[in-house]
Amino acid sequence: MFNFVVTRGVRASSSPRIICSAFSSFNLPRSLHSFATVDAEEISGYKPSEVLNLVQGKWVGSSNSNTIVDPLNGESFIKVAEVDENGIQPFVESLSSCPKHGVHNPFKAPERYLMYGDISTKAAHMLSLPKVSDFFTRLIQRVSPKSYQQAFGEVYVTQKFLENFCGDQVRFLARSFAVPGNHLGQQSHGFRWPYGPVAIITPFNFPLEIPVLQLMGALYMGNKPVLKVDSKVSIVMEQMLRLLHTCGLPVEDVDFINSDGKTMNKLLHEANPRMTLFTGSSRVAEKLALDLKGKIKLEDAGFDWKILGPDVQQEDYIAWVCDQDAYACSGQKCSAQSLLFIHENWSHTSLISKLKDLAERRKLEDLTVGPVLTVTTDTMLEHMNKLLEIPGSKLLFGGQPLKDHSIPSIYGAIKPTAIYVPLEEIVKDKNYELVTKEIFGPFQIVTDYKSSQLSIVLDALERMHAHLTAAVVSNDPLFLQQVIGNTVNGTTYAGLRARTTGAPQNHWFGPAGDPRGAGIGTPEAIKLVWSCHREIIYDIGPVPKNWEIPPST
Ligand SMILES: N[C@@H](CCC=O)C(=O)O
Repeated sequence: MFNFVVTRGVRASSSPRIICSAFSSFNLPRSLHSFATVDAEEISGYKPSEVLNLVQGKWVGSSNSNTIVDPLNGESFIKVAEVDENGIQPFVESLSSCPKHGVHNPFKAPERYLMYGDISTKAAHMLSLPKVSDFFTRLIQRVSPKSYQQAFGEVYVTQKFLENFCGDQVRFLARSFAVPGNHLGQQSHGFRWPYGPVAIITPFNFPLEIPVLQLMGALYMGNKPVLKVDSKVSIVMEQMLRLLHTCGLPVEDVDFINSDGKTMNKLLHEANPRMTLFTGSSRVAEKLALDLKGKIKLEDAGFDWKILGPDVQQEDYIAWVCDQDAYACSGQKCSAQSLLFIHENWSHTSLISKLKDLAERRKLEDLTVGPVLTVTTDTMLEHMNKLLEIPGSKLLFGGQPLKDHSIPSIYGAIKPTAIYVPLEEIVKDKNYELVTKEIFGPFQIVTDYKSSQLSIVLDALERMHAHLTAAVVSNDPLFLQQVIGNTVNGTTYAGLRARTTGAPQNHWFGPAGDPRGAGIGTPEAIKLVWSCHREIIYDIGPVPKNWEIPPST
């Protein structure tokens, strides 16, 4: 597929490796044509690939490596050079070299805001080239199996995000304001200030979208980040960093580490980043919040819900959105629909059988259903069996392991599954925790409610501990008003076409109701997560004529 040539690559490339070069056709500097050191199609047990670390501007290996198995057949196909506790010193030094006032700020090296506008322009353009976008789409599919369209969605969102921060848009992120003071010469100015050294920890499910959007936000605002992506998928970001280097990203601006959690914890402890952004499970998020004494922002998982309101319409469309929300990417989106409340008016429709038909269309061959990377088949089936012990509950569809596959047993593989649990049972103390336990796979709970039970539904939502996405599917304004006014989820879709997943770069995406909540994507998210407020109060005089020292106060 690609035309391979051996070139020197970017300055940061320390080992001679095959560089993939086929991204010509645009009138860009020569260096923009070559960045990739792997061929997404060819990585295999026979031809394993290697992932390096980047520190102080150099790509480095490690004596320690973590072997990643192909989620579709169990072959050892990627070797990730993982830094161990003895190897963190260069990362500690690199991060510690950045002062608290950052690499740039409105009073220091402002030309870097423009540089990042240029880098974004070039990187967006690179991602728009069909060969480059196909390369990343396929690479994502290899490590985090999902359909081509779902993987391409990540690349597309990333490209559009970069387009949003071309030209002067990075400096506009650091826009300040001024307020007149009390006397001549006094004015207060509010500035967006970087944190300086920062850390970014991102999960396996969006190998490109989450790390790029957070990383660029951190850089735009003048921070120096160390980035750690789940080793299972870090090959994607390793290649993306190489692309960014060819687009002008200074090699010293970002460190990239592969390690286990314990080593990362030690690095955070010793390098003491001023802020850490964590995207991932609530369990790890809570531990990190303690370890880092609260200097953290979180985009943790959620048990995301959808309510179908009393106005029944567009059954096919709504069934399709439900199927996408619950089962695309095999349910491994932090925004995936985990609990569906259906108003009794829908009981006369064939919504459930339509949901079943759509779920049963999904197949492993095109990855519309596939391996579950953090929950085994047995765990999911055990959970299902416990739910089925609740009186009145029943299996609507799914509930069986996938057949005829070679997905290794460390990963899960089940058919898209839905379990009905009666509302009155969900809210019982003895069941609530079990029913709202998040299963990061193709698994959802379905229930129904009467108009008179809406307050019970709202109570159930109030009791949840994470509030990421939600959907209120109704065009009844009074119903929307009541549900929105009594809930808190940070990204809530409202109306006939409401969904829980698929947030593009133009939506704020993040949890609400938690002061540690982070956002991703929009200018507001970048400013909130990656900068703090600094006020400079100019008070230059003149001191009034005839001023005298007043009595002490
Ligand atoms: N855009 C993705 C979420 C990315 C996560 O931060 C979604 O909406 O599922």
